[in-house]
Amino acid sequence: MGEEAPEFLGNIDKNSILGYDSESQGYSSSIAIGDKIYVLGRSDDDANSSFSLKVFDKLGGKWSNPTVLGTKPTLSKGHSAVLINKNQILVLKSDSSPDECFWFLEVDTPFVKKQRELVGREVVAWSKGITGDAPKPIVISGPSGVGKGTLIAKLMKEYPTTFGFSVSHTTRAPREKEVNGVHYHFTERSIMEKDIRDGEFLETAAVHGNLYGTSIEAVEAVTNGGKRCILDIDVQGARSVRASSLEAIFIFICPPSFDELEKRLRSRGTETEEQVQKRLRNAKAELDQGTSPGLFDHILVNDDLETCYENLKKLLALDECTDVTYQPARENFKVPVCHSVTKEDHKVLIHCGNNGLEAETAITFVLDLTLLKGGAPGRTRGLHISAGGPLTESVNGMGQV
Ligand SMILES: Nc1ncnc2c1ncn2[C@@H]1O[C@H](COP(=O)(O)OP(=O)(O)OP(=O)(O)O)[C@@H](O)[C@H]1O
Ligand SMILES: Nc1nc2c(ncn2[C@@H]2O[C@H](COP(=O)(O)O)[C@@H](O)[C@H]2O)c(=O)[nH]1
Repeated sequence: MGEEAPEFLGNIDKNSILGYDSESQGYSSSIAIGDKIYVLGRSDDDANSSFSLKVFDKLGGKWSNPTVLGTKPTLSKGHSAVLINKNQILVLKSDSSPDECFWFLEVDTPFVKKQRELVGREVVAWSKGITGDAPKPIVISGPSGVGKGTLIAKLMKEYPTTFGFSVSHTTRAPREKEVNGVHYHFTERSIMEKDIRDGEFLETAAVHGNLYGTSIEAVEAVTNGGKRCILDIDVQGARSVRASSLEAIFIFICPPSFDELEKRLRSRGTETEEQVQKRLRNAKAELDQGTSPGLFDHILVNDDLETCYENLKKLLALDECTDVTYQPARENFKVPVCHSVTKEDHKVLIHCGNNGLEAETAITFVLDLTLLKGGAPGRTRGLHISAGGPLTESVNGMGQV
C-alpha cells in the first residue's frame, strides 16, 4: 500500500498552482508531470530557508526526496509555479528583482537525465533565469605550460569586476604558492569521487594522472557574483562542456613550437622530470585534438605574451571596453505577492494585482518562452518580459492581456 498524498495535493492543477500550506508554514505548489507530482515547499534546514522539493509517484504511491542540483532559490513572500514544457517548471518569486524572480526547475532535461544516470536516483536541477543576453562563459584550453594561467591572470587583473575564475577541484598536490579555494579546491580522491557520484560536477577528467573537475557550484559562484565565468580546463573537459547546455566560447591556446612549450614547462619549475615528460607526451595528443575542427571556436598562438593577450581581448570584444560589470537590461518589473500565472502557447502570462484591486491598477506581464537559452547547469538566459498593459476586464478572476 502506498503512502497518502497530503491534503494540499487535492488542489493539483496540471499547469499552474499558487498555494499556501499552513502545515509547512509557507507557500507550496504542486505540479503534475506524467505520473509524478512535484511539490515545492519550505525548507528550514538551511539558513536561507530555500525551497524544498518532494516528488509523489502516483503509480507507486510513494514520496521521494530527489537529489537537487544547482543553487536553490531562497523563499520570498510568495511564489507561483507553472509547467512550461514536459521537462521544466517555471517558479516565480514575488517581490523580487527581475534577476531574482525567475527560476527554472528542470525535471527531465538532457542534463538532468545524464546526472540521474550518474547518481542512480531521481534528480532535478535549478537554473536561475536572467534578463536579456548575458555574455557567455569562456573555456580556455591548451597543453600544460602554454600560458593559459598567465593569460587568465592578466585578464582578471585588468578587468577584476568583469571576469571571475571557476575554481576547479583537483586531487593533485598544491604547488608552493597555490592557495586552497583560490587556485584550486585541493581534494582527496575518495571525496572527489563521491562528489562526482552525487552529480555535483559539470565535467571531470583524469589529466596527467590526477582527477580534475569543474563543480556546478564553481560556475554558479562566479555568475552569482555578476561576473563572466572563465574555465581553465583540458581538452576532455572542453568536450564535456561543449556537450552540456552551458553555452560557452571555446578558445584553444597553442605554443609557437613544441620546443618552446618544453622550455616554458621546465622553466616554470613546478613539476618533476617524470611529470614534465608525462605532460609533454599528453601535449602531443592535446595539440592534435585542439587544432582539429569542431571543438574550439578560436585558436590563439601564444608566442609573444602581449600580442597573444591583445588578441584574446579582441576575441572577447574587450579591446576598447572599460572595466564595467555586465548589467543586463532591467525592465520595470516586479511581481507582487498577489498574482497568478498561466501559460498560453509559447508565452507565460503573469497577472499581477488582479485580486481585489481596482482593474486599472492590475497589469499582465508576458514572458516569451521562445527566446529562452541555456539552462542547468548554468543560467537560463534570454528572459524578455514585456508589459501587456493594464487589465480592462477580468474573466473568472483571470486577467486578459
Ligand atoms: N608568451 C610567453 N612567452 C614566454 N613565457 C611564457 C609565455 N606565456 C607564459 N609563459 C611562461 O610559461 C610558463 C607556463 O605558463 P602557465 O603556467 O601560464 O601555463 P599553463 O598553460 O597555465 O599551464 P598548466 O596547464 O600546467 O597550468 C610560466 O612560467 C609563464 O610565465
Ligand atoms: N577537465 C578539467 N581540466 C582541468 C580542470 N582544472 C584544470 N584543468 C587542466 O588540468 C591541466 C593541468 O593543470 P595543472 O594546474 O595541474 O597544471 C591543465 O591543462 C588544466 O587546464 C578542470 O576542472 N577540469
